[in-house]
Amino acid sequence: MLRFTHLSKGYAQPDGFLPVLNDVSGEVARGESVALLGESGSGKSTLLHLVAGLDVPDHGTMLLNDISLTDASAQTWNRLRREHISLVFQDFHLIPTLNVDDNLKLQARLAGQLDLDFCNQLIERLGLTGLLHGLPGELSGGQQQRVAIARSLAHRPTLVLADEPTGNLDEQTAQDVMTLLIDCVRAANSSLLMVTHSPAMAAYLDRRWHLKAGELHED
Ligand SMILES: Nc1ncnc2c1ncn2[C@@H]1O[C@H](COP(=O)(O)OP(=O)(O)OP(=O)(O)O)[C@@H](O)[C@H]1O
Repeated sequence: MLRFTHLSKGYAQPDGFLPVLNDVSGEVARGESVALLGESGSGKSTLLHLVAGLDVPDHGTMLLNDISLTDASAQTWNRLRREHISLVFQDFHLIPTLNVDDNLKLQARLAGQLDLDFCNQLIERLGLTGLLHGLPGELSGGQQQRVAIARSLAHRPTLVLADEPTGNLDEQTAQDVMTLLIDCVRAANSSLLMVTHSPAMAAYLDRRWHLKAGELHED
């Protein structure tokens, strides 16, 4: 479970301080999926980065499974990112020199949580069986994102953070990938927080949050 309370974040810019998040609070239950919508510049990536530990809030608290993210040491963050938090990016971020099989097992191996039965289930669900021995560069965008989804879920993380995961895909492929992402997130019993510009993609998720003028509103 993820819970953040009274989070504020702003940036020093040449023309003064820019407040981006103003006292936002929210909660995502285990197994739940939440879309994060908002206009460009509204702070979607900022919020995702705070939860991923890529940036620090000015104020507020964040908890993941009762572990405080706000006071976490670098060592705790390393463990959280390896074992409990996965990231899925718009541009896949697969390792070009590793084959598909090694790419998709990488995070589970690093976490010491490789469950071959669950991996095989993901491979089948995501239609990757015939692709395991190829390199990422030989795959289409949709295929690469399916490998990235398998990699993010193979160790059943608590939380998957996705930043526009279908942003580089055509409309039909985006719909296919989104259906598979939701299906696999449910199979792993992970929670999903996904940034998107697309109301159509957000509709696949359980809940929708909107960021506007620094505030977070739910549909
Ligand atoms: N490191 C930074 N330093 C200064 N300003 C920043 C920094 N990161 C983000 N900002 C500013 O904070 C605001 C929110 O940015 P953010 O990337 O979170 O928005 P977003 O909703 O994800 O936008 P988009 O949909 O265009 O990706 C923007 O005005 C941006 O310029």
